[in-house]
Amino acid sequence: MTILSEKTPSPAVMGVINATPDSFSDGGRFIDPDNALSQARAMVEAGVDWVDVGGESTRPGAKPVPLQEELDRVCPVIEAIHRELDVPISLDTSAPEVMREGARLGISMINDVRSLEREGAVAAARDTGLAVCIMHRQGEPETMQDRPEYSNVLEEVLGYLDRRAAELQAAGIPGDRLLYDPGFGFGKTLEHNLVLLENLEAIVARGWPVLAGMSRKSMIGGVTGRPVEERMPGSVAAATMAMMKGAAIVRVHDVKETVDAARMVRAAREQGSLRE
Ligand SMILES: Nc1nc2ncc(COP(=O)(O)OP(=O)(O)O)nc2c(=O)[nH]1
Repeated sequence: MTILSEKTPSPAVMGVINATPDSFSDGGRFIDPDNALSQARAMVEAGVDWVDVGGESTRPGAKPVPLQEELDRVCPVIEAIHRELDVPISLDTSAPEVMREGARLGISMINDVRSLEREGAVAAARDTGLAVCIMHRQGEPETMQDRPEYSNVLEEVLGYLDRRAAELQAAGIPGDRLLYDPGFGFGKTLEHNLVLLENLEAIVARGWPVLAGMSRKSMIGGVTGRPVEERMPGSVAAATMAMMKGAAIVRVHDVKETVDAARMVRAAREQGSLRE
């Protein structure tokens, strides 16, 4: 995976910059580009490897954002970060026009929770030449948590990702630009999320770099009983589990703490490899 090998270590830490008024854990804090830049700068100083900029909340119950509003939210933030900081930017969007504009502004990855399923998104992603993270979800944010059901959640998530990867390669997106994401919290119960976390090695074994985003989500609250503002320890623990199970990137809000966890995982892995 060129973009990951060239620009970032593995496992890498991706800091979340939600340029939205309504994201579930930090909505409104970074919709102002100056605040978003300050947050990105603090993340870089804390050792982050990526920043993920998004202009549309995809939390359960979220409504889609009009195109121009999404552009107005993310473009100034991408421009500022690209101008002021030396950190690869991924763009969290499903809109082809936003993908194209983000590529023009200097992003390094498209992070699409809808796996390029919107009209024009495959062509846009292909034309940008960028890495693309595809993600499993069941339903749309507005209703995905109403009653998620699977006969076998791991097999169904793997089946979707494998099918989508094959479709995208057939559409001209080279396989070495793809990343897999099981989509924690996207149409999953707590039990479904825990099965996917415990069996993350099976997703890593498919051969694509795996991105895992569990930070502050309801699965953390469901296990720990903590409210969203107290979920940092549980989030770092979940990210550490994912990294130890082979995740290439963990997508988090609490960067400093997760960077320390990533450094521990990398150090032990490097030392351990010396022993053999
Ligand atoms: N690849 C990927 N992208 C994602 N984007 C948003 C969220 C939702 O979390 P957050 O951005 O913190 O909240 P909101 O969607 O409310 O902005 N989760 C993922 C994820 O798990 N994987």
